[in-house]
Amino acid sequence: MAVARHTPPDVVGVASSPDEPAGPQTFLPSACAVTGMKNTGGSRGAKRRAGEHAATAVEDGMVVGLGTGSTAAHAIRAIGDQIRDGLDVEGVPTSFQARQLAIEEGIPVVDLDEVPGVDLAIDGADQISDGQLIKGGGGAHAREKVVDAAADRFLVVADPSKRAETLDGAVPVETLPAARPVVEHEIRALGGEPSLRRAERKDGPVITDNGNVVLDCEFGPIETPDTLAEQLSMLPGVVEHGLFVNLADEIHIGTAEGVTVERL
Ligand SMILES: O=C(CO)[C@H](O)[C@H](O)COP(=O)(O)O
Repeated sequence: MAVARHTPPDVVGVASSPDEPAGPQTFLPSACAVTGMKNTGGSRGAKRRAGEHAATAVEDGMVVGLGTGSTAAHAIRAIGDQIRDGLDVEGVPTSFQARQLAIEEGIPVVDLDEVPGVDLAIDGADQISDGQLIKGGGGAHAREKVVDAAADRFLVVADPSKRAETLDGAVPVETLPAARPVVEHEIRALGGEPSLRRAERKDGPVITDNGNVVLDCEFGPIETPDTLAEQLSMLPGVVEHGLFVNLADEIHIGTAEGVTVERL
């Protein structure tokens, strides 16, 4: 996946309430103490801060979408801590990995057909520009999109390296294995260059939790993600792509100073 061009987050002050009006706000380390967040350094610290801060939005009785990836894992662990402190929630995992972690953390896991809806989803991203996302670094974007889109409120958690001026990373496209040649052809016709995602510790492709393959598709700078998202969605054989357009409600970016929250 291409490296994101970094955009410094806007830092406009210290937010005191999750009900603050739209606009970027920064939760400084003093807020970490209030929320019990661990104040560790580096990218891992930034991811941890973002995940743990987003988890403070979870309330008793909620159904929570549990995202995939290292940043979302911090949120899942923080929800586990809250459950051990008496919180009563149910979690809808977005992947095998998220489900395993949720079980380890004692979070009751449920499927979408067992709950009336999803109150809140917390999930990571591979690239973020103007509230639009590329996801699917873990190949879980099909289920992630279903759960994140179903949520009343979708919180994205990330470290600053995920911010970009313009989305320009490879777009993961989950594809029916039998449809791969025609999907590759159609993606080239759209101006993309597909590359079959290969497994690291097995010969052959990555197989998703849904039994499909992933094509990582380079399009260069994506000036109109909504258009490309629509075009990809229309291709027969495409199960789901990693462009998440107009789905995020809040972006929580962990930084060295605290957590910047942008409400969209
Ligand atoms: O979309 C995803 C998985 O399909 C992840 O959320 C994304 O890859 C971010 O991962 P990380 O938080 O480990 O950087």
